[in-house]
Amino acid sequence: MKTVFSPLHSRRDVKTELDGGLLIEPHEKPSRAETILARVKEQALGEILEPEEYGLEPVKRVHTADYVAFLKTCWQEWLAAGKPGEAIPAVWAGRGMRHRLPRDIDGRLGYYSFAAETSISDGTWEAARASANVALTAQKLVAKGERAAFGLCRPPGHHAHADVFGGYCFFNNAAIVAQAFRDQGYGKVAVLDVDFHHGNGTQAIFYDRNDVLTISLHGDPDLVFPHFLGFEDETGEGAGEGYNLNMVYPPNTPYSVWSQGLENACERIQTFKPDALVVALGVDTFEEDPISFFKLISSDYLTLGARLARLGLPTVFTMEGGYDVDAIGVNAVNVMQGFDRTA
Ligand SMILES: NCCCNCCCCCS
Ligand SMILES: [Mg+2]
Ligand SMILES: [Zn+2]
Repeated sequence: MKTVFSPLHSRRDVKTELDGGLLIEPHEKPSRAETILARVKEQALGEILEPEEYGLEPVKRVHTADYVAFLKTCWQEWLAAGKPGEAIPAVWAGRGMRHRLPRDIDGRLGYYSFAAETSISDGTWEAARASANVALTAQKLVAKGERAAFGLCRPPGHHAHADVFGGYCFFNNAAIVAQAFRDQGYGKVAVLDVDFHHGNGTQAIFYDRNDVLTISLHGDPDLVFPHFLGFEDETGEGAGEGYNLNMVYPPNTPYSVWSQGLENACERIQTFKPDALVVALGVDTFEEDPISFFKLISSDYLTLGARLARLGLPTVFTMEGGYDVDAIGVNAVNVMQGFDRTA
């Protein structure tokens, strides 16, 4: 399987993540992508390509122009306001307040985000742009005939809504790929989110549509991020009713239980008969992940990859989460190797 990777991911190198009342070293750190890349090379998974430049048009097919413009200038605005640290949102429109865009940078950060753990600093914009280009280049490979391609995206994307960032995500790479398939004439696309966390952004972006089926397996939002979306009664709305599927699991869920949800997802995908599949691949489902609570083991990712291959669909993988950096390379590349070994 071919891999797309951009060294520009390392421009995303914030030094803070608000967690437990402290500013900690971010979980979503550059070594995550470097470790996966090293494993791709060590395993000779296939050719590694740098991304082509697709510009902002494909990004704006999913994200609003004002949100994109905000991300581009946010760090400069923050500096211009004389702020001493990294840009961290700290105020939001709570219940009874107005979702109106203020002029002040603190207000704008709150308007365009849903969580406070995702600091912004110099280089975040460039890395997010490169990550979208990585995903779009992987999509292009598949559109040109590859059975599958691995978009080694960093920063991740599945928590990003049309005009909201959070959960370490800015541009929703999986949604951008799904929309690119649609814009290239693929009539129906399925997005399967196997990250430990609910793909809230991807769900929201396609929630009223029946041309893109969105499915996510994840930790119970009653207990974990993103907390306010991802419940099983969220099945889509309007034309999209029945085209969103959430499967929620408790702490300590092993692959033997999780994979029943995977089977359910695969059956739903087969019924939908899509022309392409996007897999939002997080491996924070791993038993040792520091911020998650499932109990998958490394060999399960080989099994996962093989199962996805049996769907027989043109498939783009977008890298999402996974925070046990020692294990992320083996676990992510295991999915690709399991896929490749399955006809
Ligand atoms: N104490 C950890 C809180 C983490 N909050 C954000 C999680 C984002 C996961 C992205 S896959
Ligand atoms: Mg998920
Ligand atoms: Zn996650």
